[in-house]
Amino acid sequence: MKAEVFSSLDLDHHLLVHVGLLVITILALYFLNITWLKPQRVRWILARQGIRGPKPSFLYGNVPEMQKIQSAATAMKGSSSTSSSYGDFVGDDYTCTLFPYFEQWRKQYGSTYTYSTGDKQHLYINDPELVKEMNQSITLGLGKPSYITKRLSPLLGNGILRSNGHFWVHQRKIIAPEFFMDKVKGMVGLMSESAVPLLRKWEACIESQGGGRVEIRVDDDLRAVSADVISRACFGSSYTKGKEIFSKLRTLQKNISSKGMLFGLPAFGQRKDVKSLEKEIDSLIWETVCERKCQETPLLKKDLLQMILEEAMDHFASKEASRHFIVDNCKNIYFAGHESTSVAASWCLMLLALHPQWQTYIRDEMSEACPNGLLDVDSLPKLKSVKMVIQEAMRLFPPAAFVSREALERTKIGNLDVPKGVCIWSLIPTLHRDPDIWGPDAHEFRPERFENGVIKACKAPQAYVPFGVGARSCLGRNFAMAQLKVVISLITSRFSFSLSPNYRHSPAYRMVVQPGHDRPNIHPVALHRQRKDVKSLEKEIDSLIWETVCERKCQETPLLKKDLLQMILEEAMDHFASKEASRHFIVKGAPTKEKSWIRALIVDNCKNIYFVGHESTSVAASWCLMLLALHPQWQTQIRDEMSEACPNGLLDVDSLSKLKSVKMGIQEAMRLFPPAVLVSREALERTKIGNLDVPKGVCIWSLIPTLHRDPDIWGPDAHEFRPERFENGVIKACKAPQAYVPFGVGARSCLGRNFAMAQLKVVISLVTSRFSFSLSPNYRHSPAYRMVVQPGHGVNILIEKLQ
Ligand code: HEM
Repeated sequence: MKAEVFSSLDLDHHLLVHVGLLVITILALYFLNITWLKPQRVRWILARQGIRGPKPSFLYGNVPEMQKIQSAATAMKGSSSTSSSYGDFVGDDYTCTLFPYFEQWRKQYGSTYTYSTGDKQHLYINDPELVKEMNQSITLGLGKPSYITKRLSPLLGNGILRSNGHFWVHQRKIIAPEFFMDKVKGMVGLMSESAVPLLRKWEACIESQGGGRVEIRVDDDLRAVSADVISRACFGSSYTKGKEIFSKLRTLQKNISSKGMLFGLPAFGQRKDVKSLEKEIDSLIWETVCERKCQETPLLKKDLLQMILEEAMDHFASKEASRHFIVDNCKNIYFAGHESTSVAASWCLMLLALHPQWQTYIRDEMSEACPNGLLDVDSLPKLKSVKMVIQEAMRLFPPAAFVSREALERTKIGNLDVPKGVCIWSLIPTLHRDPDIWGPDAHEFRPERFENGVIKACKAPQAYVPFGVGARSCLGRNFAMAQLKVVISLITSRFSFSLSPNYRHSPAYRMVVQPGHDRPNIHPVALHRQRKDVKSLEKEIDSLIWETVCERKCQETPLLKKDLLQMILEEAMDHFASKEASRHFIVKGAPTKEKSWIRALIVDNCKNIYFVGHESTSVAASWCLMLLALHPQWQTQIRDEMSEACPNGLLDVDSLSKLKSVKMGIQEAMRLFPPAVLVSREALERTKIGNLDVPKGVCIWSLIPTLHRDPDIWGPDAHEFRPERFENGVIKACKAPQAYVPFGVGARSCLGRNFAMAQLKVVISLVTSRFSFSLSPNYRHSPAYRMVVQPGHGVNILIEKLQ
């Protein structure tokens, strides 16, 4: 019995040893196969076709050599970094520092060669014909390299940019129509609008420093414009909402885009924060999507998000799959849509800063194509110089560095037989700077080469691929070109600029090739504003208003509600001498001499209303917020009142009258800082004012702030913010209510008083009920007189969202 037990244990033991050995052998063979035999077989197939390359080492292929070449190139760059004189760096072939191994091997083995990164075999191609064949291939057997897709998965998931096969076809079908030219044309206005904050910011920056030359770092501002355009055009949300998503995507992009990614090396470290960032971004996007889904009113215009949502609902049974589809594609468009375009815009400005004559060409063309300074869809095609500049900037500094594919099955590219699993790389900057294709000036900035299109610009137009070509070419090409034209021409027509001496040229690869060195002041462009003279500005404003009026007159359907412009128009028409002239006016605009005064009547009144309507009210709101920031107890009071008067947080006409504290706050702010500071009259004839006999021609001035802060009228606390003084109206607030004149009094008093008060109540109470705020230490108190008295350096507050 004992012997039997022993022998059965022995048997088990032997069996285990054998199975173990077998498993180890199979694993070893498998490992040998994937790390050595398979790449060896692939290399052999390529070698048979005359394709050579550096000899790989066991396990890591050519990675150690790549790292060695890279370190040598970095060290060399370090030792020669100061030698470039002004602008010479444009000619430097930065691929030699960014991807020196590719350059070295290209020189050694020709334009097509193979190399290995361990278990991955790669094919580098830079022959324009072969690149064309690859780009134009329509087989699903060529896709995006899957090992890179895996590395980028936290950033891009399985969205359109990285997916392959039928899933990619499906996504392209949904997304492509959103970027067709007719859709893009409809977005030009929005693109201009998104550029306005940047123009204003730079103008304010120049003004605050005395109007001269200032240094500006352009990258972040350009990125904000791109982000705003993409948010509004594709997702119907504002940049403010997407801001967090963009900044997190950018951090994520920085964390995962390393050179190791190209080598196919596993990523060590970082994973934890990458994972948590990915989660944060996904939930942020999902929140935005859910908010959108909850909107009760259907959207008038379907945007990209709407299409993605509908598709997800139709095609995915499980909620999880549908969520992935939505979130991944949003991430893809957020990323593709803002990063490359803003980087391209930065390079354009850098090159224009070095070439002021091209700024002048763009400016001249702008003033011809859009005399009123406003871009529209019709003027865009007329802007030839800006298009040529963008094309040339994207030739010298293409944001996307590579076109890459993986042979998902054995595939033919031209005559080349590519084994399954091979990754194919083509370096765009090398194609774009090849003197054999572009001539001896290939490294120079010469936009004129594009005067007659890409075909005439070089010997092999298929080598110009800033947006790729063929089935997987950039979907956003028209969108990006339109946006770049809008942004670059608006900036160039308003500013002249040169490169700051602080600029350090160091293109960096972070999935796109961008100006390197994030901080400080590495890619600034010093700008000084071209001051437009008052006359030409006046002309521009007048024609803008007139255009708006004419557009309105051309609307065929009558307006449902009469607004102010309608009243002014009708009044103008009543004053025509003949009915015929009036009819003519309605249909075509008045052709007679009456036209000039009718036009003046309309334009001048529109200007008046535009001016008084927005300037004084917004300045009053700024002062209110500044004072409330200093007096949090009044914020609390307003908040309490709001939650009582409008428990659902929405204001209507009935609740407005219940908001006593906000009214008192506004009244007190307008006492201490009345936007209008002067009441002025001229005696157009000899006039009596009280007992005073005022001769004709005398101008009379009364300084409102002096009246408003007189201790004899307001008491010893006249200079303090004490809204409670208005608790029982103006009459009880002071000894001489006639001295409280923020809106003037009498026949010429402010017509918009009720309008302004209602607007102020709405704005201040909505802001205060949603945020708590205090004054930033950066606030500089300096009331400035610019027809209204406003905070000279703006109002900076520190703001916090309330739960
Ligand atoms: C200057 C700006 C831009 C540049 C230089 C650029 C460049 C590129 C390049 C080189 C590709 C890959 C082509 C290939 O692999 O063959 C690509 C793909 C793509 N781009 Fe752009 N792009 C820009 C702007 C945009 C914008 C604004 C959007 C959308 C809003 C966008 C959406 C896409 C999409 C969805 C793809 C993937 C297409 C596919 O795989 O089917 N891009 N882009």
